[in-house]
Amino acid sequence: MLEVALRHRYGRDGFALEAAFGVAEAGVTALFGPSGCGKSTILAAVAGLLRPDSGRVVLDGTVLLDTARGIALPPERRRCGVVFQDARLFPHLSVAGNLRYGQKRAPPGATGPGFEEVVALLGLAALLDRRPARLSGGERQRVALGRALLARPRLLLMDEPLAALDAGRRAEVLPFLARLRDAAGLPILYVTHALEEVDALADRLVLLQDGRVLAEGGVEALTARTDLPLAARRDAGTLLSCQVGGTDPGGLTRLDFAGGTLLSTARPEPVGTRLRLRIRARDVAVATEEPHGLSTRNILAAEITAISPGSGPQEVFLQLAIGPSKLLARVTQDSVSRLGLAPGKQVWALLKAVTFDHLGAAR
Ligand SMILES: Nc1ncnc2c1ncn2[C@@H]1O[C@H](COP(=O)(O)OP(=O)(O)OP(=O)(O)O)[C@@H](O)[C@H]1O
Repeated sequence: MLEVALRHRYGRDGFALEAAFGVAEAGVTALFGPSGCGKSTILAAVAGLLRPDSGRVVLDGTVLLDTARGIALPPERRRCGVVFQDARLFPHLSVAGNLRYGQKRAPPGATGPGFEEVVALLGLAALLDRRPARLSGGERQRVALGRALLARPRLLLMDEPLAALDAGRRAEVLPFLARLRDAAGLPILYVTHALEEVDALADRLVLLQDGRVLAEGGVEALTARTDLPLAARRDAGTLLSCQVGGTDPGGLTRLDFAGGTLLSTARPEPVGTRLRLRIRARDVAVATEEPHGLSTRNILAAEITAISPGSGPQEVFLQLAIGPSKLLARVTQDSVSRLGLAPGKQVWALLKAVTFDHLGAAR
């Protein structure tokens, strides 16, 4: 359990932060928001690298910072493992040497995964003798993650750990981050402005804007809201947890979710694999009668639960319930009038099988 409440201003007229949020359990809490909204400032204050004007940070009952009581533990006593954009490895030490450095920083008696376990978790066995200069950017980040984990922290802080990597390397490191999240059993505060990282990793979101917390909560619930800046993005949509159910006779992958099944052209994964899909609102259409003779493979019975303004003057969001699952559909105001769409109305939600390209591993 992490509780954070911070106030800080850079200079007399500079950026002002006033943010409070809680991180209840193990798993990834993403601090998400546009550039300059205060994400890194928060992380630095939690790590002890920045002394805020006032605030309180409590981790599992240990007060790390309480300006009212004059408490500010130095970074090395906070038991926070920090991973930055650049790996910051020691260039003169091998991968094994860098990992051992982390291990030496673990306080006596602290529990956590051992050297071999971390090496296996992050796929570092073949790299142990190499110096950082001979590693790719993605490999360096994996070593940095390992070094942070071996210091047996109680909290992992990650400041855009994938931002310096190209798309290929990001895709290579993401699954390792997901494995670390599942294996470490630690709360992870993860700063990012990349939605694909939120989709793949985050359990909870703290949405920031101009130094304030706009909303916090479970990532699936927040992506279904239409009153947040998330809804204004072109890729706005809900996240849906699914499980691979097999392959249909036409060769499409069956993805079972609470409320139904979707067919997808996404590459087949073993049956039982848990995935998280981003169903973009602009990819969802609705029909008031069950359509026939359509190429669209996914035609799901749904109920309209809410209609709210969209990001453009002609657009609205329909919130759709398919069993216990929620989807958003972005449609025109004209369609709402023409089809008589209203909350409570039964409709058919239409999703093409080729639309699901954001497949993140779910828990
Ligand atoms: N040392 C500093 N002195 C003055 N202003 C600063 C300082 N550090 C950051 N700022 C300002 O504070 C604001 C928040 O910065 P911060 O780095 O926390 O944002 P961020 O959300 O992490 O941004 P990004 O996604 O671009 O990294 C920005 O407007 C930034 O210019």
